[in-house]
Amino acid sequence: MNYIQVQKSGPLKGAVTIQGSKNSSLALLAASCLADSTVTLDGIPNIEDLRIIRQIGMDIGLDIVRLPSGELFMDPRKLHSAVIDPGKASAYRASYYFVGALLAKFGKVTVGFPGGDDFVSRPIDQHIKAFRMLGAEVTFHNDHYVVEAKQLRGADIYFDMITSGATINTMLAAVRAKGRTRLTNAATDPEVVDTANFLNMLGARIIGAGTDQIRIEGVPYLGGGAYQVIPDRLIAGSFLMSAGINGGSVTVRNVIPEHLGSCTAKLREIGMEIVIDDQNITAHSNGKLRATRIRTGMYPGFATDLQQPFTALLLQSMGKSIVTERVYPKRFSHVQQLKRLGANIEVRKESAFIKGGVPLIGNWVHATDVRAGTCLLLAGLAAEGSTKITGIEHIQRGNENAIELFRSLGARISLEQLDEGAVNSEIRAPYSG
Ligand SMILES: CC(=O)N[C@H]1[C@@H](OP(=O)(O)OP(=O)(O)OC[C@H]2O[C@@H](n3ccc(=O)[nH]c3=O)[C@H](O)[C@@H]2O)O[C@H](CO)[C@@H](O)[C@@H]1O
Ligand SMILES: C=C(OP(=O)(O)O)C(=O)O
Repeated sequence: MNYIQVQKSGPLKGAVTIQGSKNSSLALLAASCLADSTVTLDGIPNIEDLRIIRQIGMDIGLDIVRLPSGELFMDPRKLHSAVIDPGKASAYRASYYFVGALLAKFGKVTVGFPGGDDFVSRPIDQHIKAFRMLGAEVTFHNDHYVVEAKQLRGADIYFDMITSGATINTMLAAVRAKGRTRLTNAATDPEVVDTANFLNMLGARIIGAGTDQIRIEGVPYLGGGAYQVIPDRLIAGSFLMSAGINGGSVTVRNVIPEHLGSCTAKLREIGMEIVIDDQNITAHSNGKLRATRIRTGMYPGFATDLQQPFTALLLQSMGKSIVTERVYPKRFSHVQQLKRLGANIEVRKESAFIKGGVPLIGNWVHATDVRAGTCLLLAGLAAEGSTKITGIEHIQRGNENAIELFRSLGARISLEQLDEGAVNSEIRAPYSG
């Protein structure tokens, strides 16, 4: 079994180039099925979720080839099936985008329920509501659901809450529907805008992405083309936070600073210096951080995905901090693991109460989801001795080369293997909470 070992490190210093956005890539890869010609995507990270999408691609006739240049070449002209294997669909979250992307071409899509990070409740009712309003019938079965529509028709759709996933999925379905679709209370996330820009590049007619009102005029045909995915704002944010852990200086390159507005604002609030220069952001820390409060929210609010790494930073910030999670109120499974390192942190309802400045001591911990993994990794940099993180498949689901990048900044971090014989006694505890 592999685990990541992190040892107490000095200040992180240096620069890292940020990978393409995981969440955008997952949407663009499925969206490529809508094209009637070949598509080349630049910047798609080599992550575990992509490996699963390639397997799905092989099943349904979507060729996906990594070119020597690093770009992904996709040929949707030989698509022959819209049946997505339930096991593969449930191995990651964004498999639901195959519904929106395949429905117009096939009239019927069969797909397993979405997997991905488990925050106790991640409903897809808004996706289903939107498909039904576009004229589809949806039926639920044991391990999959089926969405059918002979002809998708444009509709006025109001989302009951702001959801990036349902906004993107509905755009995908509406692009080739007959007539006009209007989305109200749409998500304004950069990943929504990126998907709309990509679809428009193929010939779609989407207006207003980035606002809460999106209009889509259905078109009968979409061409192909080349497109570059946006940088991963969530990974960029985590690296900026890493500069604060032991008082260092980290530059993230290839970012869109506007996408990180709420993150950089909070880093300044706790006492870090942030310098923005074109597509780069540098975070400096003198090691003295102040406590704060954060409340997550949909974009442009403080991203729920950055809440967990930020919590690691707040453990190093003097005073009492409060983290309130409004997007996924139960996204706190990292807290139990931080306590194993000695953190003074308690969850009550949808908030974590943190007393910063308490020394951390390395231990075995388990990453339950992708950002919990980043949180533990950051906490491990501050903890005395060594922190050993299991569940690294979650980290690999979203991060390309995390270990190498942290090491290039001076982190003492390595991938290790545990003999099967030693697995039992040493690491059982992190799982039992
Ligand atoms: C693959 C991907 O892009 N994942 C991201 C995406 O997840 P995902 O697309 O699943 O998240 P959404 O933006 O849809 O969810 C936002 C909120 O809406 C709720 N909701 C959503 C859909 C629905 O049908 N019903 C409903 O109630 C969710 O429970 C949550 O409270 O956005 C989240 C919120 O920014 C991020 O944490 C995830 O990293
Ligand atoms: C929640 C996340 O991923 P997913 O939606 O793919 O589970 C995440 O990226 O933090």
